Amino acid sequence: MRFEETPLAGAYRVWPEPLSDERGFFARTACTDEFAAHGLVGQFAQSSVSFNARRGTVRGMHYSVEPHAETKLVRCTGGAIHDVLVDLRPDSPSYLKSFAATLTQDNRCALYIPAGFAHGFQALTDAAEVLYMIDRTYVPGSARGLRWNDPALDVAWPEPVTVIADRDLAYPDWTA
Ligand SMILES: Cc1cn([C@H]2C[C@H](O)[C@@H](COP(=O)(O)OP(=O)(O)O[C@H]3O[C@@H](C)C(=O)[C@@H](O)[C@H]3O)O2)c(=O)[nH]c1=O
Repeated sequence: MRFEETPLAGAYRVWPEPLSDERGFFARTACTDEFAAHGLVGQFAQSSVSFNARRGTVRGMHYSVEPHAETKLVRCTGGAIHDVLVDLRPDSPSYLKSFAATLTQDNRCALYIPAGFAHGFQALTDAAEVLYMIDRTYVPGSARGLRWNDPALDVAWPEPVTVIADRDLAYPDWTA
């Protein structure tokens, strides 16, 4: 795997390095040792899939608070998404900065999202499927959100929003 730094401290693009032969290829997508060698969490307690029927669907921005703050590895296994991170760690040099990447079934790029970041995405195709690996079990009471169009964020969404949960529309403006 190739770990590519993003402008947000501790967040990475993780690229598979395919080993090809006449059958196709084989590529590692997660590895405890390789992640540890980069100082990253590499053990995952849960894996979940998110299916998004309609292009333009937005989910997020979501985060979880301690002691249940999640580290996530996110990839797109069907179609394409615009994936967005926001650093919510007050002591971070990239506090409140955002980063976005296009993840597709073809580029197979993953985003490594440390605890303390908000995460969301917009489906760029119908039937966009997202695969999560998460380092700890889900605790609903620890889930929090940031509104997709919060004025405190410098997040630009590439397409009109077609579908979004009422809960995601209702988050109040971010206050530090
Ligand atoms: C996130 C999650 C949800 N659920 C349940 C709760 C609910 O009944 C149903 C749908 O949950 P949500 O509406 O929260 O799903 P969703 O809005 O897709 O939530 C996800 O959004 C993206 C942006 C993330 O980063 C994820 O970590 C997660 O927060 O699934 C679980 O059982 N386990 C989980 O880990």
